[in-house]
Amino acid sequence: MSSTTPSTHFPRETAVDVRNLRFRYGSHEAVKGIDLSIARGEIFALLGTNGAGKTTTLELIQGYRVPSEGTVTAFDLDPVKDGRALRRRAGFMMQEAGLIPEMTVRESLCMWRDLSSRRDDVDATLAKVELTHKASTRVEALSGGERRRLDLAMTIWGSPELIVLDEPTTGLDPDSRQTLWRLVRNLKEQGSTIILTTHYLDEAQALADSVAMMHQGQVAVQVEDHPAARTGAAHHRNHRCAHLRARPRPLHRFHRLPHR
Ligand SMILES: Nc1ncnc2c1ncn2[C@@H]1O[C@H](COP(=O)(O)OP(=O)(O)OP(=O)(O)O)[C@@H](O)[C@H]1O
Repeated sequence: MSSTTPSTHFPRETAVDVRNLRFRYGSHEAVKGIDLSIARGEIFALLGTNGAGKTTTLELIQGYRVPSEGTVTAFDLDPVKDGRALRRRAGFMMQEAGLIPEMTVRESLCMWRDLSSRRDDVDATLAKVELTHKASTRVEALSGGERRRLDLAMTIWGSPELIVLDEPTTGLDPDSRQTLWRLVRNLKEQGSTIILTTHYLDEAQALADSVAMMHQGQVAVQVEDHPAARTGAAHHRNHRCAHLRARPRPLHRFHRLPHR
């Protein structure tokens, strides 16, 4: 079942379009024919429990996996065939970042700069993720939240138009989550389109303009953009997910919805 609230007041420019997307790991179908439409400039949350298919969907959007069926386009590019062109415009933060424990924060970002085809400034990027004061600290001495912010620094290097974050706040304490949320909102204000996955309904409510809830490879519920979200006006921010807040439901309630 899919319940969609269509937008009628503003034109909706699509950044990422997913049609009848399916993916099988051998005989196990992890993504079972999903449709998603993600607007430019919005924060889109893909919500769901462990094993729902969120990471697989992100990997398909990034072109790391080839769909078994269906299509993905990002900025009208095919993520598999046009992977290089897409990577110039997109930053991806997966659950594990592969940072080198002995390197400092600055060294890590300098190494990233040398590997990246995108140009940016190390100090400015550290400032964006609020890690300037940790520039000389070794990665192994960072807190979980600080590590995640260093991951984010690499992801946003060169100000990509599309930012994909796989569970950016899982395992973080409330303060670290709030900091991450603030940074994600800043990235949206600067014009990026953001797709994130989360297990937390409160995170989707706090951050997202649009939400899709996945369960066992299907989209069980989808709530599209509140029209006010696209104006960029600060005074509208609290109303973005008004339709979600009006009927707050714990995550487990959604799991009882029938599948398509
Ligand atoms: N490499 C793989 N080989 C086989 N099955 C896999 C593989 N990766 C994921 N799966 C399976 O596919 C399904 C979807 O996994 P996926 O990681 O996409 O879910 P998820 O919603 O991201 O979960 P989590 O919240 O735990 O990260 C799960 O049943 C998982 O066991």
